[in-house]
Amino acid sequence: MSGDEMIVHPDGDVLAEATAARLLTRVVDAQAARGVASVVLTGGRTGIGVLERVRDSAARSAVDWSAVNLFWGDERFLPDGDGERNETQARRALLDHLPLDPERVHPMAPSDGRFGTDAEAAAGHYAEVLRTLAGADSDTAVPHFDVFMLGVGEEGHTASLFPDTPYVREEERTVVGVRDCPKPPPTRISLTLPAIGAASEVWLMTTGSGKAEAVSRAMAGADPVDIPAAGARGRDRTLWLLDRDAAKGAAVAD
Ligand SMILES: O=C(O)[C@H](O)[C@@H](O)[C@H](O)[C@H](O)COP(=O)(O)O
Repeated sequence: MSGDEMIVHPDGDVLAEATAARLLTRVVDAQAARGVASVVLTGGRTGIGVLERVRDSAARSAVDWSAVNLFWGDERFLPDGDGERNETQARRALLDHLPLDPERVHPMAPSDGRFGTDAEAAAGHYAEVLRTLAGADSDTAVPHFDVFMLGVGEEGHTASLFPDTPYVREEERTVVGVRDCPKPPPTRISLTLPAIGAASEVWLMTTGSGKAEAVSRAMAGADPVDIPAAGARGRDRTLWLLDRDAAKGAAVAD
């Protein structure tokens, strides 16, 4: 567990650019230390914007992309290639432009794949993928994540964990099928708060005044059942990456 740190950028463009630079540096550092880096991607405008800035950065060639493991923190349970899938958006924004090792890219199943429309089975399979990659000696059921990127919703959701749902209360499973989501599409797959909490660094990234209340409540230590983003904490570091509007009213809790 770690205390929160807040970094406020002037606007969303600067936030995306600076976070892309931060991500590239973190990946280079992880590769220098361990040979590989593992990053968990998020959906949402802010997260995809960061990936676009990585794509456009000259510094992207500092990374050995063949030694980067990529995961998703959540997925919109839609057919393969659907433009609303987080995977599709991430591939278009960045992944299609990189010399990645396909074996190291771990998307969640689509709704027309081997599990059909059974989101719970697809979630169970992703949990198995994570457990296998964690290895037998790991004290967690998920592999080492260097950076876990997350967006934040106006009512405080993060990944596909929405307030006052069984999914945000989940304490055992690392991945859940999520039904009846208030943000479309209604069916999703999401890592849970315990899985997020196994990451070295959690980066909560958001912009705009519509997010300010959720951000300030999360940083003030709200109950994660009410404000799920309040429960997203990294082992070593929890970083709030905000623009000025989203940071209005936020203060780092003691
Ligand atoms: O797939 C998704 O919808 C998400 O992963 C979700 O948690 C998102 O990150 C937030 O809703 C913020 O989205 P914006 O950055 O677009 O506000």
